Amino acid sequence: MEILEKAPAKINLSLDVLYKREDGFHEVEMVMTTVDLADRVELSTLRSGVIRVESESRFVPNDERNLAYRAAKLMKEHYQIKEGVRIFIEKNIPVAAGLAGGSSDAAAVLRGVNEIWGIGASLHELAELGAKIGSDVSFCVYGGTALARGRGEQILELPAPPPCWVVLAKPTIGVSTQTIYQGFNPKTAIHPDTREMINALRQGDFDAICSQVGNALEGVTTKLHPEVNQIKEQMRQAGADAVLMSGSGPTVFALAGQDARAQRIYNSLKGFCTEVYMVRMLGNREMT
Ligand SMILES: C[C@](O)(CO)[C@H](O)COP(=O)(O)OP(=O)(O)OC[C@H]1O[C@@H](n2ccc(N)nc2=O)[C@H](O)[C@@H]1O
Ligand SMILES: Nc1ncnc2c1ncn2[C@@H]1O[C@H](COP(=O)(O)OP(=O)(O)OP(=O)(O)O)[C@@H](O)[C@H]1O
Repeated sequence: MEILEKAPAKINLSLDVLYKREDGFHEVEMVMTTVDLADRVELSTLRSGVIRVESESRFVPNDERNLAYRAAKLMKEHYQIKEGVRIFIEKNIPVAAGLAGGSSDAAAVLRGVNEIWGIGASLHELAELGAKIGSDVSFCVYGGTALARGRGEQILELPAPPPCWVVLAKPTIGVSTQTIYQGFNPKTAIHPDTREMINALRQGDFDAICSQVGNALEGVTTKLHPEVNQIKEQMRQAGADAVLMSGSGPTVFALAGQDARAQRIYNSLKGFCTEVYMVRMLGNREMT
């Protein structure tokens, strides 16, 4: 059996870090949404029982270090499945970018093998298993728009933001999520107001959403990589309604309600960054 799963990137409309926990992870409150920049994950059953990962990208490993491989292995062991799977990943999401590309591939594999191996687990069960792979995987299992709490694995569905353009620009550096969390200081960080962001979403108020975007990790990443602030400034000057770094960075996104503004932001960044994308928000789970 063969199946194709779409694995979309996420952005954090707001990301607050509350404190460092005993287990070394940080307690977070994040409002996340999926955007129409996606990897394509093809899955086909292998009778031999082997898990094989293939990708043409030179930036991702094709062995057990790939989060997609780990997702298949986890499902195989947890549900005691004899069959194997060939996973081909068409990598379109930039790697180590703050867009949860690897997590989304893993989530696509959880959904996909659930189907081709005939397991019949619920999305909730898949999201719980996904948390063992990484903090962003549970959200990626559902997609859409959600509040993520705990270390990121506690998911509460939220209404989709009003449709708008998202222009993404990634500087030519990769960022280690672990390094950024290590540099976090709750006293010096700027904390977004998560409640107000949720209210803005519930009211479907685009202007309020734009005024509430915020990321408590931004200060850590911009100190190491000042180009993140340069991109933000350029996006603002080109007319962005809101600008923010996604996740631990370094990708920056701009929100734009009007087509012409989005196009202007895209054009102004195109000569400056090699990786620039102009996409729509996916909004709710059904669209993901
Ligand atoms: C920055 C975000 O992408 C925002 O959505 C996530 O919080 C990170 O999600 P992720 O990449 O799936 O993270 P994981 O693979 O679980 O963790 C990578 C590393 O980030 C740090 N980490 C991650 C999540 C969290 N709540 N607290 C942490 O301190 C830990 O040092 C961990 O070793
Ligand atoms: N399928 C995959 N796609 C991308 N990266 C992968 C994958 N599997 C493993 N990795 C490894 O994971 C690391 C982080 O990749 P990823 O693109 O998921 O980062 P990210 O966008 O910063 O994630 P997040 O936003 O969840 O922190 C890379 O160093 C990469 O080698």
